Amino acid sequence: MGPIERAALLLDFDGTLVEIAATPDAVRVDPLLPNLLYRLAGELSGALAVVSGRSLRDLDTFLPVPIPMAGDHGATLRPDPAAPALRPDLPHPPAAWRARAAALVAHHPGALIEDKDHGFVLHYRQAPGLGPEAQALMASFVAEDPAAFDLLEARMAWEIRPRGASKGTAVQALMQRAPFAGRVPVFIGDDVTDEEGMEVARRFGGFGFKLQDAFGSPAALRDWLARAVAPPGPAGTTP
Ligand SMILES: O=P(O)(O)OC[C@H]1O[C@H](O[C@H]2O[C@H](CO)[C@@H](O)[C@H](O)[C@H]2O)[C@H](O)[C@@H](O)[C@@H]1O
Repeated sequence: MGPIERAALLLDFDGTLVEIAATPDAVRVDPLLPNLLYRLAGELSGALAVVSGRSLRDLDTFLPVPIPMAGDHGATLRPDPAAPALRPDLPHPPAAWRARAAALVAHHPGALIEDKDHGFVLHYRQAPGLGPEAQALMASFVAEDPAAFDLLEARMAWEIRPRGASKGTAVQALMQRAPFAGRVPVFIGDDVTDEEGMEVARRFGGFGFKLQDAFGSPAALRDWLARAVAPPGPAGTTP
């Protein structure tokens, strides 16, 4: 049995499979990526998942491919692409928090709020001076209910996430099910939100790789993934 038959691949999305863009909606997905992931999943007997902070709604739009996915930093999990997502009962942040964040954003052109099923993100990539104020406001929300919510730092963004779910819990849940169980998990991600996923992969005897250190760029990772799969069939065919 070769290494690929023993591995389970757990891939982050933003900054890992796709390059970081100015706004969440502006990411450009390499047109070959969905089919590449599909073929790679075949090589791994299905043991390939995207584990992302994005909602499954976003992931389905960007990656229309039937593979296991975890969204919302583990708060939604769809290990079987043909079945409905598993949504653990997690708290929702008070509407007042979102309203106060929206009020701040309204005074800073370029800043924006991204809504998630169980939280929201304050993005300041287009308004970089807002970083410290955004952090302070989002931290003040979590300080009101630290038992229920976490503050996550993403790239030029601060996110409120319900406690009880993380990329780590998503990896743990995946690794306990076929076809992932018994394989060596390899988690690849680019930012702090991926570290919990990497840590659990290591606990299962696997590896966590920081994209920047191990591959350099999303394009280099995509090239590596492409080399790991068998040559594609005739142009235009979809396995
Ligand atoms: O877990 P990931 O798949 O890496 O998602 C983490 C967050 O990524 C997205 O935000 C980041 O990417 C945007 C598009 O490149 C960029 O504009 C932003 O500055 C980054 O923070 C996404 O919008 C978030 O929901 C994810 O949690």
